[in-house]
Amino acid sequence: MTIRVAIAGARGRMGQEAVHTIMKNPEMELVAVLDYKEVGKTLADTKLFPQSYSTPVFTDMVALHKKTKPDVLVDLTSPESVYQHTSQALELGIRPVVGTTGFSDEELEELTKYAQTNKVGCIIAPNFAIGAILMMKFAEQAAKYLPDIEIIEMHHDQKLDAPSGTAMKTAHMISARREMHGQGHPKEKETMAGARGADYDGMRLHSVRLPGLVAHQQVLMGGEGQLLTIRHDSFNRGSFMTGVALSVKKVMELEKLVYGLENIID
Ligand SMILES: NC(=O)C1=CN([C@@H]2O[C@H](COP(=O)(O)OP(=O)(O)OC[C@H]3O[C@@H](n4cnc5c(N)ncnc54)[C@H](O)[C@@H]3O)[C@@H](O)[C@H]2O)C=CC1
Ligand SMILES: O=C(O)C1=N[C@H](C(=O)O)C[C@H](O)C1
Repeated sequence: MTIRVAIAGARGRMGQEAVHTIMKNPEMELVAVLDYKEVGKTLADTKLFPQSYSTPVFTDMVALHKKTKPDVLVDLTSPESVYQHTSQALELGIRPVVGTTGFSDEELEELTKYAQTNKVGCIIAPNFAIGAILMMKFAEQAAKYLPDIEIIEMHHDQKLDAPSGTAMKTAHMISARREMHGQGHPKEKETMAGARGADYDGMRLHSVRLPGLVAHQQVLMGGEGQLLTIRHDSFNRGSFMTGVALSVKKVMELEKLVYGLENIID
């Protein structure tokens, strides 16, 4: 069976890569894209894609659903729109595969309950790159032995959210494994606000934004006389595409929400 896929955010950095990925996949068909403004009737009209890309563009998910009946919605938009897109897709019975970051813990909880109650598959993947998933898993394992941890994430300067979804997910995974743990000197004091970064259960998260970067993260784990650095670099957005295609296939087998690709890879 061919999987009918819709993409929200198709004109973006990730969205454009995802369009080509789905177009090239013989098991999938790109049946629609969702935009928030009129950009033409088809993908080709946006001038970002070849003339042969005749996929229709919609600005309303209900109309998109009615006309094209997608199985899956891949969301690569922005932190402001992702919650609304995901909940609307779930209500319509379209399985969301979400790469967009910026969910609050409460939103994740609500979507998890909704997907479970209504038995609709959903994948929320803060990072689709296999190397990044391994970085998170290795850091989670190492935290048992080296619980003093600081995370430094580094991204291009057009990124809207900080800390990154990957840094949040890494902290979340580590936190579930280690005891509540104070770090640094108990009397330490910031003489400039933000100098010690964000605090996630005692772990410090630092966000770097610079032109030239794509997506990079280091997990620093310190112990007596030693430092373990676990680092991952995405040098281009092709690094995320195997994970996008895998998620589109896997979500078809799910009847609940899965948060993080570490839960679906063997
Ligand atoms: N999970 C992962 O592996 C990755 C996730 N991301 C995340 O994906 C998201 C998109 O990243 P980029 O492609 O770099 O951003 P971008 O800004 O290049 O693209 C976002 C696109 O979404 C469109 N958009 C915004 N609001 C919309 C709405 N309401 N409806 C439809 N389209 C809308 C914009 O017009 C734009 O074309 C970000 O949240 C980013 O953090 C980025 C890279 C990898
Ligand atoms: O905005 C990005 O570019 C990325 N966003 C995701 C995140 O917030 O972790 C994934 C990757 O780091 C690229």
